[in-house]
Amino acid sequence: MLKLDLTYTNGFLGEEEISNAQSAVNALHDDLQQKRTPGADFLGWLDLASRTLQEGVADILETAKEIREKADALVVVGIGGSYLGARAAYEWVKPEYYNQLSKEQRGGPEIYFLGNHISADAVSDLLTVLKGKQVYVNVISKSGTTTEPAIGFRLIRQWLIEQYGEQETKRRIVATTDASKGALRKLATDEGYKTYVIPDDVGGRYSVLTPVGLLPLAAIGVDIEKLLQGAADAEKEFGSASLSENAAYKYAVLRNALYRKGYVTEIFAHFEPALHYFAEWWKQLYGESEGKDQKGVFPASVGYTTDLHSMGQFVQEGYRNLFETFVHIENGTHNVDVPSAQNMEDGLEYLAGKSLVWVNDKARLATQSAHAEGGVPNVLIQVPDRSEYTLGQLFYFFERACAMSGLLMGVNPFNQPGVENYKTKMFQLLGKPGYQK
Ligand SMILES: O=P(O)(O)OC[C@H]1O[C@](O)(CO)[C@@H](O)[C@@H]1O
Repeated sequence: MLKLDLTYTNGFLGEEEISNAQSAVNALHDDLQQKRTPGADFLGWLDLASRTLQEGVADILETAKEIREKADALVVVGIGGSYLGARAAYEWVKPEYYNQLSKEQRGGPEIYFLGNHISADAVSDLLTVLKGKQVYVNVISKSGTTTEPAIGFRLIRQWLIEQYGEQETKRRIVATTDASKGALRKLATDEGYKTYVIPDDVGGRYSVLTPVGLLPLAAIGVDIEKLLQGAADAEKEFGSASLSENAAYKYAVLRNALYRKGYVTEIFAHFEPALHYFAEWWKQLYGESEGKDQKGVFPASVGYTTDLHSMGQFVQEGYRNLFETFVHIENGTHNVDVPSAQNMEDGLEYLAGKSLVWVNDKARLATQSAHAEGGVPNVLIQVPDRSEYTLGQLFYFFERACAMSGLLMGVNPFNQPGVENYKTKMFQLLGKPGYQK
């Protein structure tokens, strides 16, 4: 059960600043449900999880089983919404050093990501690590022409052909792409790759619960049915217009209210390295959805306590336009106690026998309190654990909140026209046909 705690917004926002938004929320909620919002063609995510559970995921599980049995390593090629959801879920659910565990301990292939950059060094390093392994590839791109994954896919496909030959390569590639259009769909049809469809009505950053996320996650043993169940239950939990019942809408209203008061940067803060890529997913979701028409809360992220020793100074005393959203996992998967060592002079003996979960939680409480005292309002979202079910719930919570937040701000939360500008200039510099100045 997800809990929203607004203790440290006291003094920054009055309760009425949230409740006054109820009538605006009612109208926008109605528009969402009736699919009348800007970008209404991209509302398929609203009930995606429950529909997918009804239809079943047998085909995805079968392909995933084959990959699990045959592959030493799975390379997932994609960028943005075709990348971050799977990476976020992998790092949330799986152990920190998953790839370094033995195959028996992992129970599935190692996982690597490609096509999310254009770095020659990173590509070469990956190919070095893959040498001698049985490699399968899941290439994910709705368009098939996004530069980074298109280059990444060319490279890994060429490498596969060199290792296994043309025919075997075709059996080792799974393409997740548009149902009928685009370069990747055409290639997959020509080459006979196994394919999965990215639905037309789900935009990239809302697509983690489509085959975009489900196939690679199932292949490494993430329980995708539990993930979907968490999100399907969240459809109900965050499906009401009422601000006193719907924590997602309350969070959306709150960040808009803070934004209007000049808190224009939101920092997603967590205390678990496993949440690093969840924060990256969250940044794309909110950045691409809200940052347009010269508006938007800038989404940033920190991993505490690490970043308390780098960014903590700024958050405590720097320019005051910040608010923080803490996501806290109540129960860790493991516990570790601080050992006793009488002869060490590190001043830590008072913590001997105390659990790290407890110490980390005290650090979180202290940080929330200190930052609020320093003028940084902060919100706490508590979730029970690192299970797939909880993660599914949290994905949906932030998606629902993001849609409402963008609509309250008066933008279309489902398009990303600004991403094209750098592409046009890059294509001019690269000399792409049709882009000469
Ligand atoms: O799946 P594609 O077409 O490769 O696009 C990947 C990503 O690129 C964007 O369109 C723009 O960066 C994102 O919205 C999307 O998630």
